[in-house]
Amino acid sequence: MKRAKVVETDDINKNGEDEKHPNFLIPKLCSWMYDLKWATGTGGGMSVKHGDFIYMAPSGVQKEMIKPGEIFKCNASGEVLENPASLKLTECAPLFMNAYSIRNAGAVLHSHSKDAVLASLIFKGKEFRISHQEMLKGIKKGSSNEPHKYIDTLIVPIVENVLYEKDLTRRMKKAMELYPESNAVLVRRHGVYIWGKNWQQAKTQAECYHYLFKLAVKLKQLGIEPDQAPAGENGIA
Ligand SMILES: CSCCC(=O)C(=O)COP(=O)(O)O
Ligand SMILES: [Zn+2]
Repeated sequence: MKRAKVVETDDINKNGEDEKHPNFLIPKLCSWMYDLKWATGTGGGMSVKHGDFIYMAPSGVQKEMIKPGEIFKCNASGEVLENPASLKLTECAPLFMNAYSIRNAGAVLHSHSKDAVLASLIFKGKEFRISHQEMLKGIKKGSSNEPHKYIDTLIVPIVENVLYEKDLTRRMKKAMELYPESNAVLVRRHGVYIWGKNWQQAKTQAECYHYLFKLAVKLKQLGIEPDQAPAGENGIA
C-alpha cells in the first residue's frame, strides 16, 4: 500500500501553502543558483520530482525571479500537464528527463558556472578527473548510497556542446550509460547537469562537484595534475 506523504506543519506558510512543494522549492533553488552565478543571463535551471509528477522551471526567464505560479507540472514521461502562466517549458526538459528515466533521480539541475566551463576545458578528452580530495566524500557512486573515498578518482564524462540545448539529449544519455558511477555530465564550453535521489542530495552533490571543478582548474594553473596521487608530501603522519 502506498503511504501518504506527510506534510510537516512547519512547512505550511500563513497562506496554507506547502513550502516544500516544488512550486516553492524550484524558485528558491533557482535563486540560490543565481546567487552562486550558476544561473545568470537566464541560463541554467532546476527540476524536482514530487510524487508521480515532475516539476520544471520555465525557459528564458530571470531565473532568480521565478514565481510559484510559473512552474510547469509534467507527468512521469515529461508531458506537460499544467503551464499556469502560459510560459515556454525549459529547453533543458529532455535532459532533465534523462536523469529521471535513466537514474531514477528525484531532482536535477543545470548550471552555467564558469568553474564547470573551465573544468570542461582543462581536460581535452572525454573525462574530467580528480582524486585525493576530502570533498570527494560528498558525492555518491551513481544511484548507490556508497560515497567516493578520499583516494578514489572521481570521473565526470564530458560531452561536446551543440547549437541547441535539446540536441544534447542523445549525448548526455550516451555519457550516462558509459559512466554509471557519475552523477554529473559536463557539457564543454557550456556547463554541467547534476542530479540526486532528492533535491537535497542534488544540491549537496552540486556544491561538491563545483568545489572540485574550481579546485582542479587552480591545480592545473599551479602545474599539479588534479588526478595525480600525492608524492613527496611530508606532513605529520
Ligand atoms: C544564455 S542561456 C542559453 C540557453 C541555455 O543554455 C539554457 O540553459 C537555457 O535554459 P532555459 O531553461 O532558459 O530554456
Ligand atoms: Zn544551458
